[in-house]
Amino acid sequence: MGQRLSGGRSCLDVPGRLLPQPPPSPPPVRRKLALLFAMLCIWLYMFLYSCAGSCAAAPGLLLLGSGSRAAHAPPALARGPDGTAPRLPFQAAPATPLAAGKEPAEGAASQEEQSPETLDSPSSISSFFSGSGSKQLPQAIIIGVKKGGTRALLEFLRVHPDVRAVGAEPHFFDRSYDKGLAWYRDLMPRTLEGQITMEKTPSYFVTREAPARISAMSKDTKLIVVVRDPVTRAISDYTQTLSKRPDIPTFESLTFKNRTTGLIDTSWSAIQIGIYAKHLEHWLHHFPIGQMLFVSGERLISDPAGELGRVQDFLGLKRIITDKHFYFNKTKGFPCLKKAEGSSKPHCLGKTKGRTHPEIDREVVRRLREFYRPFNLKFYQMTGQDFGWD
Ligand SMILES: Nc1ncnc2c1ncn2[C@@H]1O[C@H](COP(=O)(O)OS(=O)(=O)O)[C@@H](OP(=O)(O)O)[C@H]1O
Repeated sequence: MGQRLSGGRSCLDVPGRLLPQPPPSPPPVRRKLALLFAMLCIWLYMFLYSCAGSCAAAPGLLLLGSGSRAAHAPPALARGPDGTAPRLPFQAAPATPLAAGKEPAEGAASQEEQSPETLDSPSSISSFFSGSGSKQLPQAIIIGVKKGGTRALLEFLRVHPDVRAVGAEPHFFDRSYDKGLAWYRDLMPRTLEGQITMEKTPSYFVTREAPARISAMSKDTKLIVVVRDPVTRAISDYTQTLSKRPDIPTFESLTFKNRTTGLIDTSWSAIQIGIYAKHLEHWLHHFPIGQMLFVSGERLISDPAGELGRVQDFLGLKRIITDKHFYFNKTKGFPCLKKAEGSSKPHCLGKTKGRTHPEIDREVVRRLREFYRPFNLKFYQMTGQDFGWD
C-alpha cells in the first residue's frame, strides 16, 4: 500500500514496504525547495509585471501597470466606462504643411527614413522596467528642423536616465491630430516620477497649425529646434529625395523659378523650410521665446557634449551626458555614442544620416547664401544667437 511521505506530495507516493521508514526530510533539502519555490514566484511576478507594460490587450494585467501619475492625467484623457479612449472636443483634420513645395520634395512633412536601430528597440532589461510607470503626454518636443540633426539629438538625449522618448516620429500635430490626445499619449513610453517624456517630429516647425495645437495640449511644453545652415540643409533635404527618386531634376534647376533672372523658388519646400525667421514668428504667437531652445546643428557635430549640456540645462535635467559619452568615428565622419541607450555597445546613427551630398554649382550656392542672409540675420536677432552661417 502506498504511504505518503511528509509534506503531502502525492506524486512522491511509493510502496512503503519497499523502503525503510524515511527519516524526516533533512532541513537543507526543504530549504532548497522553499528557495526554488520563492524564485519561481519572483520570476512569475516579474513576468506578469513586465507584461503589464507591453500586453495592453490583456485587460486583467492593465492594473499592474498603472502608476501614480496616471491619476494626474487630464480629465479629458480619462477612459470611458467601456475602457475606450474618448474623442476630444478639439479634434481637427490633418494639417497642411506650411511649405507645400515642388512635387519632387514631397512637402515639408516627408517621413524620416529610419534605420531599424533608431526605432524603438529597447533592451530586454529596459522592456522589463518599461512595465512600470505610466504614459504621459510629452513635456518637451523636438519640433524641427528637418535635416537639422534632430535624430542625433534625440538619440543622444535618450542616454539620459530621466529622458524617455518615442523612437519613431509620431507626426501627431501635423498628420494625425484628428486621432486625439489619448491616441497620442498611448504612443509614448511609460515614465516614472521625475522622468521626461519626449518625441521628435521635425515637420512641426513648418506646420501652421502646430503651435496652437501644442499650446492647447500644454502651454508649458518645452520646444527644441535644431537649426542648420539653411543652404546645407536644403542640399541635405534634396539629397534625401534624390536617394529615393534618382530621376528628379538637378538641385540647381529646382532652386530657381527663373534661372536667368536668378529668382529663387521659395515655394520649393527645400528652400522654404530654411526661412527660419518666418516660421519662428508663428511659434512666438503661442510660446514665449524662453520656452524654446535653439540647438546648432553644426555644433551638435563639432561639440555634441557642449550642445547636450545646454539641452540638459534647458530641460532641467542633471548634466549626465558629457564628453565621456561620445567618440568620433572616423569612418562615419560623425560623433557616435560609446554606449547606446539600454546597450553596452558603441552606436552611430544609420546610413541615412550623414550622406554624401552632390556637388552643387558654386554660383547657385552663392545666390542662395545671398537669399538667406536677411532671414538669417532676423533669426539671430529673434533668438539672440549668432549661428555663424554668413
Ligand atoms: N552624430 C551624427 N551622426 C550622423 N548625422 C548627424 C549627426 N549629428 C548630426 N547629424 C546630421 O543630421 C542630419 C539629419 O538630420 P535629421 O536627423 O534631423 O533628419 S530628418 O529630418 O529626421 O530626416 C544629417 O544630415 P546629412 O549629413 O545631410 O545626411 C547629419 O549631417
